[in-house]
Amino acid sequence: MHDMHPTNDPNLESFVEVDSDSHFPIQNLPYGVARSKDDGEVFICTAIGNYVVNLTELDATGVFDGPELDGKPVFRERTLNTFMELGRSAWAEARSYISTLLSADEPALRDNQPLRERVLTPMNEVEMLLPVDIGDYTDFYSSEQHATNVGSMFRDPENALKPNWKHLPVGYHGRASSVVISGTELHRPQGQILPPESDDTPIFSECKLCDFELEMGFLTGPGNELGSPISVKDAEDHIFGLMLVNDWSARDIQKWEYQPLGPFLAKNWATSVSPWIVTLDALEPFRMEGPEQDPEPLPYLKSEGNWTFDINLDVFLQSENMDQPHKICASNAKNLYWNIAQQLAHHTVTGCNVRPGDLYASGTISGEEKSSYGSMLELSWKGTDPIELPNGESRTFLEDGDEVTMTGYADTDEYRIGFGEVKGKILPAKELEE
Ligand SMILES: O=C(O)/C=C/C(=O)CC(=O)CC(=O)O
Ligand SMILES: [Ca+2]
Ligand SMILES: [Mg+2]
Repeated sequence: MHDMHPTNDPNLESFVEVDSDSHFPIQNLPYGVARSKDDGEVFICTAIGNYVVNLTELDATGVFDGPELDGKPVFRERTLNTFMELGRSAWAEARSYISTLLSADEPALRDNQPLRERVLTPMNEVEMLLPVDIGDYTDFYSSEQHATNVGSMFRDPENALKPNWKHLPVGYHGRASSVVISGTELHRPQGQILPPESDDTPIFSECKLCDFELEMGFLTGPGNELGSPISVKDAEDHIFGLMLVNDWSARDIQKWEYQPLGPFLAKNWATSVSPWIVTLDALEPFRMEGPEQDPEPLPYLKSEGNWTFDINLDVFLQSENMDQPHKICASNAKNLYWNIAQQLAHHTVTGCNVRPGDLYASGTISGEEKSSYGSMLELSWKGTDPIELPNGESRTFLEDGDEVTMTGYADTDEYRIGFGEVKGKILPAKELEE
């Protein structure tokens, strides 16, 4: 089903120098939106080595003149939504043009000094913005280890997974308005929590059990009409790419509010995403067979092809008293039971329509080892087993001033396809006005 495309050729090189551990070799070509720190210009871009490549500027020179993109100024916008709506053949055409333009043996950009200066900007001279106007955000719960851990802690260790869990990808509708770009600082949320001595009378308080969740998200392209489900088989045509997601969570607010309808305020205060969307095309070499699914899913959820991705995912924590981030979790996207094709098919099977730029997060991605648990809740086992930091501090949940950084990358012997990082810092709660 998936031929090796020349844009993934490990021997392909760019005229722009790329370090061997860079997340952005010519085989990646992720999409983002940047703002120049110099003149404030906002533009759609890709990344190569330590540079962003201004696609808005390139588009204006008329280089995107193939059958899918000609006459469609999709790169002259401030978000990627219109480009995402065009669909897979347009995405492939753009990737192939950009790959050629950046390759070492193509003179068009390489030898045009004035154009190169307009198009290539060092990453430290731009600020990355939210690349997509996200209309809807859904969060799944698709890691078996995570669901088992949380079910054991919050409910019953003997029946950690609810009876539905292996029959459908459980999820909830999240809050798109508070999806923020990496680097956004967040105030600790406040709300109703139960004091330790009470089972049924809440107090108003700042969140004391503030947490992150290590997740990957996918974004949809064209989308479907209301009433017309997207099948597992057609998912490929609708999934534009993946990004890193941190689904910040207030565990004490969650524990009191979530029954019977699921997370509400515990998770609506912020969800942070990485600036780069890595395309399915770039991830092609990292697709692998998924876990065996037993019981066998119903026919509409039966997966075809390889939809599991081998992507290393790391989480780092840095307190205000530390001078560098410390790794507290090493997981992998392959630790997901339900895959993104199944998630999309399930989401739309009722006829629910999805739109270009909608975001679907995987759910916390925990592996079997304790060191691969994707949240503080699990790493500190509900606060009973603190995480020791190298400067002598310890943590059960996040404290004010803590900064969480997640990174993700897939490796071959020849190159690395990375997502960059998603970072966020917890600031003290805001005082409520009387
Ligand atoms: O099982 C629960 O009660 C709660 C689970 C979560 O908080 C996880 C959630 O948001 C979905 C996920 O990230 O896997
Ligand atoms: Ca989550
Ligand atoms: Mg959230």
